[in-house]
Amino acid sequence: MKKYLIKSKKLFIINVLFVIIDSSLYTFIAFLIKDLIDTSINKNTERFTNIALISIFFIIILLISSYLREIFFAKYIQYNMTVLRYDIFSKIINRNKENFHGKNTSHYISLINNDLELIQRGYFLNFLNIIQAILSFFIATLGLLKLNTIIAVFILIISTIPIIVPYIFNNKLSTLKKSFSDSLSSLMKITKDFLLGFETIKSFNLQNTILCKYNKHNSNMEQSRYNFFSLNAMVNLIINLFSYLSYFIVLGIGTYLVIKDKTTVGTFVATIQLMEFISGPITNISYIIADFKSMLLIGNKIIKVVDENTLEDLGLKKNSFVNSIEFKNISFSYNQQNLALKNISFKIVKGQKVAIVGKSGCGKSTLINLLLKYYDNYTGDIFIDNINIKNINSESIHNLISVIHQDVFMFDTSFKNNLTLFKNYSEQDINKVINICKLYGLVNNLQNGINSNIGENGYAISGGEKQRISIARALIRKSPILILDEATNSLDNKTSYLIENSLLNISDLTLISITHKFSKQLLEKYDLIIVLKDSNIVEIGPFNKLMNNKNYFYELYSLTESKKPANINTS
Ligand SMILES: Nc1ncnc2c1ncn2[C@@H]1O[C@H](COP(=O)(O)OP(=O)(O)OP(=O)(O)O)[C@@H](O)[C@H]1O
Repeated sequence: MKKYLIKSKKLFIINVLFVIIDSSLYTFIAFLIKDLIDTSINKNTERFTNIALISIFFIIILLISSYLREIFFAKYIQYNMTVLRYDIFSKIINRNKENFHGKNTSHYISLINNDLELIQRGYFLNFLNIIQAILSFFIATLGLLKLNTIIAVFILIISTIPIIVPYIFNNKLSTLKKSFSDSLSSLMKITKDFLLGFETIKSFNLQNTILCKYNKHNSNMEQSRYNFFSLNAMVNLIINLFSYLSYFIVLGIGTYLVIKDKTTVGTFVATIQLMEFISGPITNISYIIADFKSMLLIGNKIIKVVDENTLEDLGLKKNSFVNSIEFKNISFSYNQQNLALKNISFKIVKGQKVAIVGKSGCGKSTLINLLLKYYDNYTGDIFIDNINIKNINSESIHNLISVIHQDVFMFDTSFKNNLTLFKNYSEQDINKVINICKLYGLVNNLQNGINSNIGENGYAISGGEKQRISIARALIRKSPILILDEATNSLDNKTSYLIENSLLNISDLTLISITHKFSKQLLEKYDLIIVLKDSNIVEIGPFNKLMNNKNYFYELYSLTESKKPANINTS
């Protein structure tokens, strides 16, 4: 976390310079006040006027310098927060699937919003305030020593007492702040879940149950916030007590010295003025250190994410697919207990069209997850063009392979952005995929055509339309390998047939399709059908061969056929 404090050395140095200028001017003005009072007591009008004019000049300079100091404080915070927030988000977005899902998304949202907000004030601003307090303290001490050594020594001894307070409460404050941050994160988690589950809550009439759960989390969070603030109030009380005590002691000593003619009234007033710049910073430092230290656990939480090693970026770049995809003796388990894949081997040659079939839970999507490098703790090897995918970087894999999952996500933006995924494509390319995916009807119905907003997760469009957009967004990338993971299950049979058929006719496209739909017309067009049962490949081959085998595939096919209402009219 420390590296972010001086991320921009230039801004840091400018801030320190302004703090030095500011503190020196404040100290110098205390000396002018001393002269003003002493000359007025001595009734020296001419000298009084001169000093008053010089004071006005320096006060104007001080105002300008204070203004600039605040501007550069703000600039420093703006810069550091921008860099830190970007770094956190970039680490999160570059996590692999397993790591990413290790935490609920609301944890990340809470980290980026709530925790960073605490860090902004409690870490960056406090860091600058500590520097300011230390420098003001030293410059004012020098001034004070020059004015009156006896008072200076007293002030220094008395003012340093409050500094021990934060050390006494440090651990407790830090734990309470972390518990506040954690409870906020868990409140965000259930808020997100309940809002996403709105439809389910309504249809199962769960409002009261949900409100009860929400209330529990809400009260917990507010209670932990209260716990932190109440201890903080106690710390502040003790610090203030010491500050007032030291102020009155110095007042007494100063008055005694003036009565005994050991110092002038001007010096006494200037001393009190400078004391503000000694006990003020020390009191501030006490507050700030308490606050700064209470941020450490939250800082650690953030730094864990920022310093995380993303192994994703390792491996060589691969820009083309020329030969084959091969799985060799792959076995894999998500949880070290049940095998999701058992000793899987097969080869797909460039341009081939391959269907993967099998009952729910037999491991079809897992095959794809491994090919996409979402997990790498499997035994066996996966090759693309005879290169082990563990040696190819993930970015290349995701450029070579476009995948359309069964759960489609739509961004809350225009139809066009959802199709192009914010990249630039020609109008011709966009129209071509709109055509293949039978989306022209939808585009014509949208108020602003392709520039119409389709709402949060595509609220304004149907499930089938979302699936067609997701196919279009994969096609427009022109990746040499396309994977359909039950990508047409929300489409009616005719549309589904027409789209899949168009894809089967793209000769240089390597198509891998996980499907539950057993359409004879389509399955016959696949070069290979891989049949999975209980995490194993039980059959592999073209449609006719598998049908002639009259084994497991034949059983699955016959079962689905018997449930079909009628043949698809493809004309
Ligand atoms: N992230 C995960 N963590 C733990 N187990 C998982 C995970 N994802 C899948 N599984 C389990 O692995 C097995 C294979 O799942 P997979 O998603 O590959 O099945 P599938 O054949 O694609 O099923 P479906 O046709 O229903 O989508 C299942 O038993 C499933 O419960």
